[in-house]
Amino acid sequence: MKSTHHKSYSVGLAFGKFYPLHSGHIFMIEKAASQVDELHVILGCEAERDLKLFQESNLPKQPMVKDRFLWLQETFKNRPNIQIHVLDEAGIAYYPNGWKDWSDRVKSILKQKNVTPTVIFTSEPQDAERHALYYGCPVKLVDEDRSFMNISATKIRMNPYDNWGFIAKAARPFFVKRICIIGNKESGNLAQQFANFYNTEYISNGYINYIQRELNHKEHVLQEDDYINIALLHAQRLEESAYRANRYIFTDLDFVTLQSYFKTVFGHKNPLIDGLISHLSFDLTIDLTVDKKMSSRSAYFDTILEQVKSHLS
Ligand SMILES: NC(=O)c1ccc[n+]([C@@H]2O[C@H](COP(=O)([O-])OP(=O)(O)OC[C@H]3O[C@@H](n4cnc5c(N)ncnc54)[C@H](O)[C@@H]3O)[C@@H](O)[C@H]2O)c1
Repeated sequence: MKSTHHKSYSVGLAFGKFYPLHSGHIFMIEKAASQVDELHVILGCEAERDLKLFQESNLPKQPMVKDRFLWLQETFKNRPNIQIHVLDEAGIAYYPNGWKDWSDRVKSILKQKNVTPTVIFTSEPQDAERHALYYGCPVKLVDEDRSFMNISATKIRMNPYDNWGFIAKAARPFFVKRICIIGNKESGNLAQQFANFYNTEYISNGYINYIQRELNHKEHVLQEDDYINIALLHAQRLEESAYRANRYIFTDLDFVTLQSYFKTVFGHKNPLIDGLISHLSFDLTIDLTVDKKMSSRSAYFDTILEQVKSHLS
């Protein structure tokens, strides 16, 4: 039977700092999106408050507005009824003291985009009344006791690596630690071993092996272009693996080492490799060729394990 009921077009609003974006936020947004024709997600930012959140956290570096925006964009890139907007909250009294000014500012950016909300989503029951008052539309609560995704951004900021599974996939590369263990012939392939038991990604040094093999047999057979290709390929592998990694990525080639090979062969530095040194910096590089020779393979293993462990706290 054909329905005669006409359903009006619904426009939802959801808010957050997403500092950082986690699966509880994503659930809230997806659950909201499933109930409306279009959902607008407002990313609230305020420079001083955001810096303070970072200073009081155990995050390894500060997520900037652009990072938080890109995490949302990437997560919802194939969700056409979800749109992300950035709201600068500068000059407005902090939550919950500036509610009217804050909602006026939200409404003014929505007006510029011709968006009129018909329903507000939040998981904060204490906010429902004021949202309803200032936006003049109903408020729907999503998983207010957080029983489905028992996580908060505060918990992640305090303990990002113990809460890794909740961090949005799109945000993980920001937090991944890159660890390079160089020159471990006598000690086994430690980078591979560590990747194994940390249940994470190992990026092999196949290209640096190639360089060494070629240079040992036929000196200077590789051209500058070959090094650039090696560097770019290694960078690409590191970047791709960051989405799959479980907290760490292990490898046995970093760009400082590649640059030093380059300099030995060509007598000058390569600017592209310099760019990669700063763009893909390493959290820990252990060079066993310069470290004092240890007595046994197990001594290498134990010493390096201590260093790696200290990098997740
Ligand atoms: N100045 C003011 O008076 C005022 C008033 C209201 C709101 N605001 C602004 O609005 C924004 C509100 O952000 P927030 O602090 O709520 O952001 P948040 O990033 O902590 O959370 C975003 C949303 O996700 C929900 N959520 C979090 N964890 C969840 C989980 N595990 N399961 C389901 N849902 C979950 C939250 O309840 C919230 O609705 C801030 O920018 C704030 O400044 C300001």
